[in-house]
Amino acid sequence: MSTTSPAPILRATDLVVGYGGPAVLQGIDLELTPGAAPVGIVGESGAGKSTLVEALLGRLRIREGHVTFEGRTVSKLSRRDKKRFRAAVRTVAQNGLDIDLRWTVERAVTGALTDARKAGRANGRSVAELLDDVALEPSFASRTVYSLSGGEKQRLALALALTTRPDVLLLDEPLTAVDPAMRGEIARRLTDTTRKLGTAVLLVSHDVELVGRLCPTVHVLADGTFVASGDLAAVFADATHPAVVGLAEAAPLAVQRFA
Ligand SMILES: Nc1ncnc2c1ncn2[C@@H]1O[C@H](COP(=O)(O)OP(=O)(O)OP(=O)(O)O)[C@@H](O)[C@H]1O
Repeated sequence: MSTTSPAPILRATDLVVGYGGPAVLQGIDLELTPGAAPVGIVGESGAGKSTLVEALLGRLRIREGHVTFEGRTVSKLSRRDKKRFRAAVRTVAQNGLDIDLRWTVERAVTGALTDARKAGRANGRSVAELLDDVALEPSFASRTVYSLSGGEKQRLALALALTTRPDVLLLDEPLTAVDPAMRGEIARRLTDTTRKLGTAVLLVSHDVELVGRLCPTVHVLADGTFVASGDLAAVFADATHPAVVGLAEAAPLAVQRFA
């Protein structure tokens, strides 16, 4: 009996991207597949992690190579497909909350769920379940967004991104304002939910330990390319590139855990 594995939904092939000067990314290949385990990206500040996320979202001009969504080049999507792409591929960045701060959390989530239903992408989860996905107590529903701490706002941004049952979630440092213990708990819940929803997750973070724990495949980005890829134990065991050595030196606890 033959089994067919799902095809990647978002794919970068031999990607070269820059901002006018020298290329920031060179020859990047990356595949994100619904139902597959989360993929992690780590790298020093300025390595090009956010640039990669922006390129995957179709927000940057591609110099060479392609980014494709369901096999079609993102920069050439029709208006209709672009709308689908925007609902299917969601991102949460460090300061990713773009809503009226006077709203209550409940209003924000209910509004997002209504929009998702209209777009035919409701995920069947209630406001309470979505808050629980990001470890926010039910009592947060009546709080105004304005009154939330930075970390709580980041958690709300994640809950809002989940409302559309995204096929792909691109997380660029999504939990920087959350303390490390809670970060692990939220990431665990988020991984459970995205697994249930079949959402492909890309996790970009400085927190090497967190990325290693959640992502069986981790890419180390340096000098615009992936200089090492694999599970973190293998990456550290075979640390020859200075960027990987530097990463290991900067995260001794992660090395201990994954060695
Ligand atoms: N809009 C822009 N215009 C010109 N150069 C940019 C722009 N955005 C980023 N860069 C440059 O591209 C390179 C990669 O930046 P990027 O933000 O992708 O790195 P990063 O790995 O996400 O860094 P960090 O971890 O500090 O967020 C850096 O040299 C940066 O200065």
